[in-house]
Amino acid sequence: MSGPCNARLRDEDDLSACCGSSHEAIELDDVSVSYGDEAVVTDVALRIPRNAVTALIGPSGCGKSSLLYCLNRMCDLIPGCRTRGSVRFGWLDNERLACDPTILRRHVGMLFQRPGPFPFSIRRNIEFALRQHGVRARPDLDERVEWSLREAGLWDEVRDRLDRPALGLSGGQQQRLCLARALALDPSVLLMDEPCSALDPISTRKLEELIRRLARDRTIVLVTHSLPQARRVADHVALLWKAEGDAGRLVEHGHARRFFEQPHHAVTREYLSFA
Ligand SMILES: Nc1ncnc2c1ncn2[C@@H]1O[C@H](COP(=O)(O)OP(=O)(O)OP(=O)(O)O)[C@@H](O)[C@H]1O
Repeated sequence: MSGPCNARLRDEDDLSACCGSSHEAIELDDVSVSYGDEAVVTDVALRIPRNAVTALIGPSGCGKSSLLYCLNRMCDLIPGCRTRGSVRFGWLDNERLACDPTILRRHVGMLFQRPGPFPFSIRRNIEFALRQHGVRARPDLDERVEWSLREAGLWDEVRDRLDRPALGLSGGQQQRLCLARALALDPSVLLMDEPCSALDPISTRKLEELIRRLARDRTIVLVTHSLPQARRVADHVALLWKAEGDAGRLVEHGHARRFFEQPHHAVTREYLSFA
């Protein structure tokens, strides 16, 4: 989908890369993260397949979120955070993304643990990002607002209250609004950092169904503590692990069914035994 609507974003020009062997993946090459002098993730080499859900799992503190933040360079915004290695999006023009984190973050959207809508109306929450990317005409804004709310499965619940405060929505609705806000910019990658941890089981199921649907034409990287959730939604799984005194390392990754049914590493077997 090269744009959900007629209205185009200012920087929605062609960022497609020429085909190459890694065209269908995000390639992480020896990615390491540290805060000050403390290394928290070291030498992660990982291929994240395009248009699929990859779950990043592992015990608390092993560096899942830190690794996730390398994918849209949010780590650049964290004081004291330094990264090494490279992240390349096979289907995008990486040279242009490297020059402009704003364009990178438009292509690589983010959903956080706690829903964080702005204290504006539902409509303005979505328009805010659109205006920053050059969409100004009222019909264009309206079209994108409706499209993204539909994509996030929220349109029918809010179509009659678009000008009411977003903070008046339930937690699950707020999280889907944040998803709509990210989707409005038509990202090809969505990063999700434990997006269901503040939601009840019904809202969790709704969001998981959305994740599955969105992965038909988007690449989703999901950090989750829930092994049952990883089993339900992930096509691929990557396990990070941190031994005492060491930084987080990638232990094992692969297709979800193989990963859960025939884990190769003793550490993976041990971790899965806690499910
Ligand atoms: N802004 C920061 N400054 C300093 N250290 C940090 C910062 N953010 C994270 N860390 C440290 O980096 C390590 C990895 O944290 P991170 O949040 O990436 O792990 P995680 O696997 O996502 O953990 P959790 O599952 O508990 O969210 C931890 O030791 C944490 O204390």
